Amino acid sequence: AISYYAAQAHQHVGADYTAMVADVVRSQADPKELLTALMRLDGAHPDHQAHQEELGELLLRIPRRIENIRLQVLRSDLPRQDYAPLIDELTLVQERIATLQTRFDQAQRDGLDGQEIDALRALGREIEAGLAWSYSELSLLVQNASADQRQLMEWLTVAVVGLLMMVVAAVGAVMLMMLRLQHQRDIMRFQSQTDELTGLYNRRRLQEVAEQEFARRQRHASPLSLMLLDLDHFKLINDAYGHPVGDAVLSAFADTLQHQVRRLDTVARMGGEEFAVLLPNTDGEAARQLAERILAATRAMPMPEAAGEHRFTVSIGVTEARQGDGFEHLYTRTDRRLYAAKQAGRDRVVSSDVLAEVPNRGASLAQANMQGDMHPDVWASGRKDS
Ligand SMILES: Nc1nc2c(ncn2[C@@H]2O[C@H](COP(=O)(O)OP(=O)(O)OP(=O)(O)O)[C@@H](O)[C@H]2O)c(=O)[nH]1
Repeated sequence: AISYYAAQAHQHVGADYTAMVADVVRSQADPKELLTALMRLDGAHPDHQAHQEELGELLLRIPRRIENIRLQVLRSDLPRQDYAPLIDELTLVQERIATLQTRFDQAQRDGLDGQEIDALRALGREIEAGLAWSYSELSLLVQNASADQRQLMEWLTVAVVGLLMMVVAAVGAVMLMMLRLQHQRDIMRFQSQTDELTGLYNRRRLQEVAEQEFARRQRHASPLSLMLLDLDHFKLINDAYGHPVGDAVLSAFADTLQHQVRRLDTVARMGGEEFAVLLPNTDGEAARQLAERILAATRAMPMPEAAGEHRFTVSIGVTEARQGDGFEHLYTRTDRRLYAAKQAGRDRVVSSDVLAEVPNRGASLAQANMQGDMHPDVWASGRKDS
């Protein structure tokens, strides 16, 4: 908008002076023509009548042009002190032309003698000199003013371009800042939803996803299952090989989980060595089968070198959401089943409230198993924190 305005202003200023200059150029021949017409006056000449008419026309035309230019000068933005002498001179010329006109009319009525013609010519020379000076001064004045205006417009253009660049730079800087803020917010959001060690979602994010899934279930009835997984005797790994090896095992288990589930399933680390998988569009039986596959994959999971030949196992509780369930109900029931799996000997899946039989699979950390196991029937009353 500023550029458009500057361009318009530029054009406008130029056009004003162009019109004035054109009028001055057109009028510059007038004083010469007037003098020539006066010099041709000769009562004895055969074309005397035509010469008189020509002079009469000039005496009508020249004052109109002078008045037009005078008004343009007065209305222009030219400095008053510069054009004041010029306006005085033009006024003087106008008075002289009026005098010439009166005397010429009088002489035409009374007859033109040589003496009167000389007087008219003398008056004509004064007019010619005054007009020639006025027009050349005016040309100079307009030229200077035009040059000043052009210079001013150039400065204005530079200023406008500079201003625009500053605005663009400021807008760019603000946008950059907003992008950086957005980026930082994305990072913070990602961090607030992600478990740092494994890169899985954390408990908070799982809860959010679960709430969305429960809301979706209200619109389109579809099965939804939850799986809670807890590594067996994980403490022994830490104790035997140190915390970093424990971390590596947790990461390896997270990878194993990710490989077993579908893209639409949500895997999260709930804390410590406890994990969860939310399974949309999955009934309890399909969830149990998946849990069995995870069980097998965990046993086959490659261990960090430092952990030697040890094999890991995991206990899993699986539950399908019932009609009217909220996430809290589903979580609590699944946690009980996980606990039951632990109590029943670990390395197993419990997918119903009737506890699964303990298979005689060789758990890797058998000795620890022996110490930690409780009888399945005591889960409801003797729950200790896992
Ligand atoms: N390396 C590592 N260890 C962790 C982390 N979070 C929790 N732990 C350890 O995990 C262990 C969990 O021990 P417990 O709750 O007794 O469970 P467990 O030894 O797996 O026994 P069961 O669950 O009963 O089979 C503790 O030693 C914690 O210090 C972690 O981020 N990294």
